[in-house]
Amino acid sequence: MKKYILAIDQGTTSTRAIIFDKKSKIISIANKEITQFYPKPGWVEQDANEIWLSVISTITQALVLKNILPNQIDSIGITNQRETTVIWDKESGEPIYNAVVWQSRQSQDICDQLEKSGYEDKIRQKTGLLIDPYFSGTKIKWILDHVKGSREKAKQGKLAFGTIDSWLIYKLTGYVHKTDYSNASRTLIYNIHNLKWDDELLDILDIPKSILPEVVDSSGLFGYTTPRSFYGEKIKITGVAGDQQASLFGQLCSKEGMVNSTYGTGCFVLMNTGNQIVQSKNGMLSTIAWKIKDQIIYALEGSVFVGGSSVQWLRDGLKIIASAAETEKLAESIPSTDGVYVVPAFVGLGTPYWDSDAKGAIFGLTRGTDERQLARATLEAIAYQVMDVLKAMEADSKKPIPLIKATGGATINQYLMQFQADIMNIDVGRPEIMETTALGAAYLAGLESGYWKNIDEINQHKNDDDVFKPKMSEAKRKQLIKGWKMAVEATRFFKP
Ligand SMILES: Nc1ncnc2c1ncn2[C@@H]1O[C@H](COP(=O)(O)OP(=O)(O)O)[C@@H](O)[C@H]1O
Ligand SMILES: O=P(O)(O)OC[C@H](O)CO
Repeated sequence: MKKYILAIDQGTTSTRAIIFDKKSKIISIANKEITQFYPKPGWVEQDANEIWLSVISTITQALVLKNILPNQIDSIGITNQRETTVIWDKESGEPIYNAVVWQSRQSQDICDQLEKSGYEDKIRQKTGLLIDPYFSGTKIKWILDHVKGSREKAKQGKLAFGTIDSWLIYKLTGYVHKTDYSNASRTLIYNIHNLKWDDELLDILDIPKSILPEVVDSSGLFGYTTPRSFYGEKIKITGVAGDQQASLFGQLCSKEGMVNSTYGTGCFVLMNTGNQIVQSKNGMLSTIAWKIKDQIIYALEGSVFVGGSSVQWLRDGLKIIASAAETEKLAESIPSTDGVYVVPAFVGLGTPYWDSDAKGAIFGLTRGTDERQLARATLEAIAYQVMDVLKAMEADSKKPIPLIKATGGATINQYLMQFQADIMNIDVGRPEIMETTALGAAYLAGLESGYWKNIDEINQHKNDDDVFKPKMSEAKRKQLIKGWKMAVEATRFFKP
């Protein structure tokens, strides 16, 4: 009987269930969008039960679509939108509040308080992160502060906290409460040096330790599906990682210095820094990429909050395009933006600026500006933001980056990929299989279960990348970057 690996990719906008074969080829795929709730300006929430049901329904669809039986699944890998926080009742399995999504700013006041109390250096030193509502710790505190009676219940050991991986493991296994090292490192309460939940930070945030999951290897045994959750089958879950780390693994960036950049809703750039924690002096995050047996791999990360979603803004907000794909034709229909720059700081700016008050701006408008310049400038802004991250990364790692691997929905755009290569003066490789995040989770699962022998076997399945090579003159590059820097500066200055 032919066996497969099932990867669950639970992303911010959608859940995907993907079935891979031994040659790492996609055999079946199913997708389901997730409802986003915006209860107040800046808040983003999701229904954790809807997320769970989307996982069940996409698994079912992916199996049925290609007549694959549940017992043909060798093992399961899970990858997830990171930082998004769920707290549930251990007995009933019911969430006590909506899932608070990574973008949500509802714990800003708690962050302001932490900053005022002077905890910035301590938090950075212990966790590799910055004080920002982005990370789980202040979201947990917010839920415990706002849901009546929850802190007492938590202290009695009746509640469980998890990022989405933990939530799904709990539901699939019926009781297992675990997470992996990559997800734990996004919580603001995990010490990435001694690999322990940090008592001092837990104390500062008033989070009872009893609600935390056990942290285990990214490629390891997390538990077995219950017959109820998986059509009567007991299938092992053997791979778990946050989606950006899973993408780094799926792109086989297993050597120190290798860089992967995802171009989805936001853009996330991760560099494998081997077993070293590189403490950034340039606004980057230090994080755990994965842990497999006695090998722990760290990464430097830069997070751009608005990437492909700026293209959605052109479509749904300004309504100057009908589909994201149109931006490519529009951009290529003119020789330049005529000096137009878009700075899509719609939810502030992430790495390297971490400016939460910044608002978006457009510069260089003339009477002749139309959708062509705006589309081109919006695509270029995605590449400029990734460039800013890469420059910060080079400064921290003290090494030039000769090549990045690119993945995610927006990489389909040829103009964007070529401009990225041009503006950074580096090669940009785009893989044939775009679902590298799910592939990473599948690899983690299949390596532990013995489906694949080792990384060398997986490496043989590597597809050739499309490589975009820089073509722009040095003079033009310098001139364009100068304009971008002025635009960002002016955007940050504009705080009436
Ligand atoms: N042809 C295109 N050109 C530019 N951006 C695109 C194109 N197609 C899709 N996108 C963008 O890619 C994003 C979706 O990518 P995806 O990797 O699925 O995101 P996520 O994993 O964050 O949900 C959307 O923001 C969309 O606007
Ligand atoms: O689900 P994505 O692809 O938007 O990724 C979200 C990131 O994990 C947030 O840190």
